[in-house]
Amino acid sequence: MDKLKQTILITGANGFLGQKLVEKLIDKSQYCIVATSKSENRNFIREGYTYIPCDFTNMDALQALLDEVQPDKIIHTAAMSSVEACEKDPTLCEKVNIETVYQLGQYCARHDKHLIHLSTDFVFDGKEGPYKENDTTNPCNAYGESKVASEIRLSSTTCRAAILRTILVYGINGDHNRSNLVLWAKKQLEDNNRINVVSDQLRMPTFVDDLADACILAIEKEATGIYHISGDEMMSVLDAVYHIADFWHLDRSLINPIRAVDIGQENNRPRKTGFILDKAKTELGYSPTPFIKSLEEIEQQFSFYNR
Ligand SMILES: NC(=O)C1=CN([C@@H]2O[C@H](COP(=O)(O)OP(=O)(O)OC[C@H]3O[C@@H](n4cnc5c(N)ncnc54)[C@H](OP(=O)(O)O)[C@@H]3O)[C@@H](O)[C@H]2O)C=CC1
Ligand SMILES: Cc1cn([C@H]2C[C@H](O)[C@@H](COP(=O)(O)OP(=O)(O)O[C@H]3O[C@@H](C)C(=O)[C@@H](O)[C@H]3O)O2)c(=O)[nH]c1=O
Repeated sequence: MDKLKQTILITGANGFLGQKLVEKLIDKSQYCIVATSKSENRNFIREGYTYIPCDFTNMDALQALLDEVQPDKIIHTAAMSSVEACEKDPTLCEKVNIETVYQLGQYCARHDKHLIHLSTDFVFDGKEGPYKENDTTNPCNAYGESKVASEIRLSSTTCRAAILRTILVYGINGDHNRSNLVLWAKKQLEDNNRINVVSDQLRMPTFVDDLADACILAIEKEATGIYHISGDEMMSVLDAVYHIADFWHLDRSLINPIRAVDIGQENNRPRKTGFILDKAKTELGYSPTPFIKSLEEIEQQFSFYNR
C-alpha cells in the first residue's frame, strides 16, 4: 500500500453501498483504496483499487487481512442484511453482524484507526418514528437485534467509531444482480406485471449516493458517535412506488396496495421509522437529495452503468 496516502478499507465491497463507495472513493487521490468482500469481485470498475476477498466468519483470515492492509480507516458495510436470513441462521448472523464488528473495533482501538460502521432503522420498534440518535432502541427482528448488539459491542471498545444508521436504501450501481425498491418497482411496471406494495410501512428511503457521501463526510471529519442518515421525506412504501410509476410514466393501476400482514411482515418489520436528521446535517454537513430529484439522477445513471 502507498504509505504516502491514507489507506481506506471498504468491507462489503460487493454490496449495494460498497460498490458505490469504491466508485466514489477511487476518484479521491488522497486515498489508497482496498476493497474486500466474501466472494470474488463483482464491481464493474476494476481499476484504481486493490480487491482482496475475505470471509469474515474466519476470524484469523480477517486478522490476516488487517495485518496485511494496515488500514488508516475502515468503512464497514459488510453484513447479513436480510431480515429473513438472520431469522433463519442466527448463529451466522451473530458471527457476521456482531463478532466481525467487535473484532474490527478492537483492531481500530489497538492501532488508533477510524471506523465507520453501518447500522439500521430496524434498531427501533417503529411505534414512534421518526427517531433521534439517542432514542431508545427496541428491535422487532433478529437483524435489528444483531445491529443493536453490534453497536453495543463496538461502543465497549475504545475505538474511534462513527455509527451511521440508514433506511431502505435505493438507487443504481453496476451490479445487475442487486435490486432495490426503485429498480424492482420500475422493472415490474415496465414489464406490465402487477405488484403488491405495502401501504402501512412508513420510511424515509435513502438514496445510495447520499449514503455513500455521508460515509465520506464521516471519514473526512473523523466523526465519532451515532448519526442518522436517510432521505428527508417520510412516505409509505406505497407512496414511494406511486412516485416511481409517475416519474417513469408507468401504469399505476398495476400497483395493488396491500398491508404488511399480507406478506407476513406485521410483526418483524417496524411500522413507522424515519430519522430526525438535524445532527447529521449540522455536524457532518449532510444534505439529502429530494426523492424526485434522486429519481432524475438514477435515470441519468442508467447509461453510465449500461443498464
Ligand atoms: N440496503 C438497505 O436498505 C440498508 C442497509 N443497511 C446496512 O448498510 C450496510 C450495507 O447494506 P447493503 O449494501 O444493502 O448490503 P448488501 O447486502 O448489498 O451487501 C452486504 C455485503 O456484505 C458481504 N458479506 C456478507 N457476509 C460476509 C462475510 N461472511 N464475509 C465478508 N463479507 C460478507 C457480502 O459479500 P459478497 O456479496 O461478496 O458475498 C455483501 O456484498 C449493511 O451493514 C446493512 O445492514 C442499513 C439499512 C438499510
Ligand atoms: C417483497 C415485498 C416487499 N415490499 C416492501 C417491503 C419493504 O418496505 C420494501 C423493501 O423490501 P425488503 O424486503 O428489501 O425490505 P426490508 O427487509 O424491510 O428492508 C430493510 O432492509 C434492511 C437491510 C434494513 O436495514 C432496513 O432499513 C430496510 O431497508 O418493499 C412490498 O411492498 N411488496 C413486496 O412484495
